[in-house]
Amino acid sequence: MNIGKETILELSGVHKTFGQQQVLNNINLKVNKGDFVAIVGKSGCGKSTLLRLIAGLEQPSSGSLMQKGKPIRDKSVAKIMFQDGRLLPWKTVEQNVGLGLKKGSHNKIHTILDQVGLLDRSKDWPGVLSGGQRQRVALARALIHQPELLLLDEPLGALDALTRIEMHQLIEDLWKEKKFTAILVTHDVEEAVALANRVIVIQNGEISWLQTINLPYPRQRENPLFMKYVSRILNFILEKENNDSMDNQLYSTSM
Ligand SMILES: Nc1ncnc2c1ncn2[C@@H]1O[C@H](COP(=O)(O)OP(=O)(O)OP(=O)(O)O)[C@@H](O)[C@H]1O
Repeated sequence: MNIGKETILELSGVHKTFGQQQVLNNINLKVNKGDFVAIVGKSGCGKSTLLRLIAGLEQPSSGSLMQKGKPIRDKSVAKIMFQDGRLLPWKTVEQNVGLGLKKGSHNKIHTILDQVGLLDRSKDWPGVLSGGQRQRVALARALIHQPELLLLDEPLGALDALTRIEMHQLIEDLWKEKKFTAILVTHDVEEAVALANRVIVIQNGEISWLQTINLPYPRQRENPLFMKYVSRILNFILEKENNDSMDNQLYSTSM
């Protein structure tokens, strides 16, 4: 898989401990340019810690994390988006999106707001927006910097099911158009299968399963193969079956 593609992220032998607690154990992972990787696993298994390490917000206890061949701590090419969006309530939508940009970036701000469907809300305060609209603003704020790597930490976790599906389509469209690499942490296996070309399962701080999703975009939830991927990954997380029983033709694990 992905032979000849540029590696944008490489983790080798990464461990992370907090005090006495070992949270991540020997994580080895290569992500290629343009990949959409989803990280799933039970609550507390270490998903967000892994994403925070990739963002450079935490340092590993040991092991190496490289982005485009350079240590992440030197300069991260990633932008991260969180579940709560983290908008500043005293700034308008366009001011939030333009944070950190130089004056005169209006066109850029309005272009990205248009792309997320919120151009007409640019003068509004975050407090008057719905949860889904706030996450669209957060997405615009991350993407305006044209990150090569977009890190999504449960960005849709607080949204209702219909809004989530709309957001999946938006994220997919922007991923195709802007060609960034994405890493998504989610509790929702269906969301992972809807968006990712590779799904990583973490159990007890280790990568226990890697699933390539061989389905074309946009993914059709009613496709029996889609549901098969979802139930196999769920069963694996819930430890109902081990990876020896996986059908490797359908569920290839190539990295
Ligand atoms: N800064 C920290 N200090 C101490 N312990 C931490 C810290 N950050 C995370 N942990 C611990 O690391 C473990 C993994 O946390 P993490 O947030 O990575 O899990 P998660 O898989 O993202 O969980 P969830 O799905 O519930 O968000 C937890 O036991 C948590 O308490």
